[in-house]
Amino acid sequence: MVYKILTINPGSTSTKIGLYHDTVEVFVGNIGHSTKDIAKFTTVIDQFEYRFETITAFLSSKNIKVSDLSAVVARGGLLKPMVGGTYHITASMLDDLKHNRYGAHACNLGGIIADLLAKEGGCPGYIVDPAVVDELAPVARLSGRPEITRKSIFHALNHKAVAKRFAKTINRSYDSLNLIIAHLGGGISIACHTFGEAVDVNNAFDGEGPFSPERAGTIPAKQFADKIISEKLDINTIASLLAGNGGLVAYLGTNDVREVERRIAAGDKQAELVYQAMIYTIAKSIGAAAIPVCGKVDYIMLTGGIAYSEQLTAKLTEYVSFIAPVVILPGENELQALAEGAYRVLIGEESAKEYIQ
Ligand SMILES: Nc1ncnc2c1ncn2[C@@H]1O[C@H](COP(=O)(O)OP(=O)(O)O)[C@@H](O)[C@H]1O
Ligand SMILES: CCCC(=O)OP(=O)(O)O
Repeated sequence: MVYKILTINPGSTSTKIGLYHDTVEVFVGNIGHSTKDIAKFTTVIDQFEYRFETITAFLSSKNIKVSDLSAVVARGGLLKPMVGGTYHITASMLDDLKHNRYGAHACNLGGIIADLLAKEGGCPGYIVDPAVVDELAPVARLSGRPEITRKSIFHALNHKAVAKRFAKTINRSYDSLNLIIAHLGGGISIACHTFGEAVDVNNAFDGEGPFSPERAGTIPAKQFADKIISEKLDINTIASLLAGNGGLVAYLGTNDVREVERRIAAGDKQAELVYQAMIYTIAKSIGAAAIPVCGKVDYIMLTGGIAYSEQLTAKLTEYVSFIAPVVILPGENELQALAEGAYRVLIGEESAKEYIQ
């Protein structure tokens, strides 16, 4: 019997969809969402219909019937911190996702949409290695304010997937390597992995780390507090300044690195300065990620959509190759990793975990 697994990955700037037979890719689709498209919605939950229609249109175009599916699996959302693995989509998980209880990011829609399609198709729905996988070392949790504990919010699914894929190619195991992994997408997360755990990572969602196509990253806290007070900003506006309308979107009005490169090629000096500044902040975060292992880094891995840019990876390599060799694995392995996570459960190799609210 062949298992037909539908995989769904809603990112901040894209929706990726795939159909797998067991773990073999049959179709994948990557639908980009421009800043203009996303700006029509006040909240992530408001994007539900738009993203749902994107997915169902893809299914129709490929003649895929949900009734034929064996499982639907999504990149899971912002939930309570948890260990990695494949999780059943449950009522309590959906409740947390729908109410954005742990934050509002497009990947919250992943669990919600997977659940709907799974119910329609009469098959199980899962999420795998959600963005809240938490392996932080105790020292990495302190922020400098006792009432504010640092959180692990990152592209856990892709970090783990590319690390394992790369380790295999050099006949090593992921948990025997010290790696700095930089996922460079709409959001950017840079983690130090040692003994198979991401012991420190910038919170890619709540305002830590480099700036990215649509995130502000770390900004001067007091100046931001002054702005909030003087402009009497509400919480949705504050959140969108940090994620959604930060970074390249704030400076240049686009979340598309290819567009920024086109502007630079046409002589736009502001675009060039902002792009170089983003690369510089990424390089500084990579440098910081060498600290947990006292600089004993085996490889630095660059992944995510922006790692397709030769301009960016060349400049980053110039900045950080003094730390360790740089390996470039552009794009992401997330749809494949989702299919594999569901497949392990379907064949009984692993049990799906239950989400504890
Ligand atoms: N060939 C490319 N060169 C440069 N940037 C690219 C390329 N392909 C995609 N990107 C950029 O990658 C970013 C999206 O990365 P991705 O990992 O797909 O994001 P997300 O999953 O967060 O939506 C966008 O800024 C896009 O412009
Ligand atoms: C919420 C952390 C994961 C993340 O930032 O994903 P995108 O880069 O797809 O927005």
